Amino acid sequence: MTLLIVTAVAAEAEALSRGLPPGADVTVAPVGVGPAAAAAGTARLLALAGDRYRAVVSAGIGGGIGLLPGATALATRCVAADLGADSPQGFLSLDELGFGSATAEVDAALLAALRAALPDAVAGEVLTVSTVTGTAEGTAELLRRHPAAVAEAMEGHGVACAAQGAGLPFAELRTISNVVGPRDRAAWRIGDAFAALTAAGTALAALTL
Ligand SMILES: O=C(O)c1cccc(C(=O)CC[C@H]2O[C@@H](n3cnc4c(=O)[nH]cnc43)[C@H](O)[C@@H]2O)c1
Repeated sequence: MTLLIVTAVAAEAEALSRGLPPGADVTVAPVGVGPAAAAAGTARLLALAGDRYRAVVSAGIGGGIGLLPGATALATRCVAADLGADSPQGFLSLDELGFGSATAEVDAALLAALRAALPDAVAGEVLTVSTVTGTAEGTAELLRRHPAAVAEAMEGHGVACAAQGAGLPFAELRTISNVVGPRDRAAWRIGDAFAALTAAGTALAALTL
């Protein structure tokens, strides 16, 4: 059975695929930017595939929280950080509103296999946001609400919902292209993040699940 790796954009899928050895039992597919596109795209792939896939990994570049460009983060859980309600008293999460949980757990066995395959990767919470954090105030608020976060990206929670809806193990991997903080596009190190994605592709292809 095949491992499904979903990325947001084609360039991420290509970087990851460069690390795959010939004949790797892995499908890499771009499904779109943001949690809604990622959930819909992943759910569509899973529905079309019958029982072909054994696990789903959301992978791509991301913003580092305490991690520098080129580093690799593995999610211990995915938190939909902006899913909730604003209020004069501050942000209220889905949990606080009583509508369920904004946290998607990752599969413990899949995470353990990823940690063994990528020993330099840092494990921690990965946040899913619909808007890239880009101010000092926004960053401070995010860190206050999520002190255990190591990275921010835009798809993980959506992919998790699709994978878990299909009853498949889920994990998220992010290679760091930029530091979360006041927006400075010129400081993004896409090449470093893509090189780490290529190395992650090699490690993912060797997983035995
Ligand atoms: O500009 C480029 O050359 C380029 C090449 C490939 C991909 C991109 C993207 O911007 C991909 C969007 C993707 O990146 C994730 N991401 C990266 N950094 C952050 C961040 O600080 N906060 C949230 N998301 C981030 C995200 O998952 C997007 O889907 C550009």
